[in-house]
Amino acid sequence: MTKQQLFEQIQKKRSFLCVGLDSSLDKIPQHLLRYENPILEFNKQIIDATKDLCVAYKPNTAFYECYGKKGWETLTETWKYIPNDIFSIADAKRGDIGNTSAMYAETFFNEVSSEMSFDSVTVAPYMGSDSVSPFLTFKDKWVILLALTSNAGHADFQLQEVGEDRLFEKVIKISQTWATDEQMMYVVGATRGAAFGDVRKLAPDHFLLVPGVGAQGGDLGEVCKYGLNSQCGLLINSSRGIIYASQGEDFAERAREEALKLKEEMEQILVKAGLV
Ligand SMILES: O=C(O)c1cc(=O)[nH]c(=O)n1[C@@H]1O[C@H](COP(=O)(O)O)[C@@H](O)[C@H]1O
Repeated sequence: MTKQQLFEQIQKKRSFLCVGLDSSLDKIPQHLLRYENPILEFNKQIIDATKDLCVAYKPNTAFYECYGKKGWETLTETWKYIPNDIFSIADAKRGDIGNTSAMYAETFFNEVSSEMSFDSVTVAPYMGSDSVSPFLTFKDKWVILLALTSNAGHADFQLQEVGEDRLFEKVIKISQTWATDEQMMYVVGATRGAAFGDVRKLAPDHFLLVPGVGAQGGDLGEVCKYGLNSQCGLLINSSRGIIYASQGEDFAERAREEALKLKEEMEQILVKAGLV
C-alpha cells in the first residue's frame, strides 16, 4: 500500500486506528477453546467486528511464534483474513546482518515463499543500514523503524546523548538517508506525549506507528496535538484495550465498542484538523 492510499483509507473511514492482534490462548474467551484453531477463530471474529472502524491490523508475531508450527499457520491465515484495503503490520522487530535480514524480508513480504505478504514489518535500527536495506527492496512495502518506544526501558539507550542529539533523534536523522517517507515509518510510543513535537521537527511528513494507547495509558489527544500532520501521519495502535475488552461470549461486540470509542475520538480530531 502506498502512502497516498493509506491516507485515502484514513479519510474514507475517518479513522487512523490500528487494532493489535496480540492474541494468546490464556487470554481469549474460554468458549473458543472448542474450535480446532481457537486463536484464528478469535482473530477472525475480532476482524469481522472492527474492520469498518480501523485502517490497520498489527499481529505481534511473538504471540504466534510461541505456538510453533501451529502459530505460524495462525499468523498466515490471519494475514489472509485481513481485507486487502487494510494496512497490515507484521510486528516482528527484526534486523540482522544483511543476508539474514534478507531472509526475514522474504518471510514477511514474499507471498510465493511464505504465503504471507504484509504491507510492513517493524525493524530495530541498532545494526544499521545494511540490516534495514533488505526490507526496502520490496515495492510498496514499508519498514517501521523503532525510534522512541513506549516502555520504561526506552531511557536506557534511546534518550542517551550522542553528540548534539539523543539517540532516537540520530536514528530518525540517519535513517532518512536510507529511505523516504514513502517507505519508512517510525515507532513512537503514545506514552511519550510532548516528545512528538521533537519527532515532528525531524520527520514532519512521516507516518508514525503509535502503540501505547489503552493498556499502557498513552493519551490520544496529546499524541495528536503534537503528532498530526497534513496527511494525518499517525497510526494509533491499541491491542489489549480492544481485543480483551471482554473475555465472555460478547468479546467481539465489546471489542467493537472499544474500537468505536477510539474511532469516534479520531474522527473528531480529523474533522477539527480539516483532514476529512
Ligand atoms: O512496535 C510496537 O508495536 C511497539 C513498540 C513500542 O514502543 N511499544 C509497544 O507496546 N509496541 C507493541 O504494541 C503493542 C501494544 O499493546 P497494548 O499495550 O496491549 O495496546 C504490543 O504488541 C507491543 O509489542
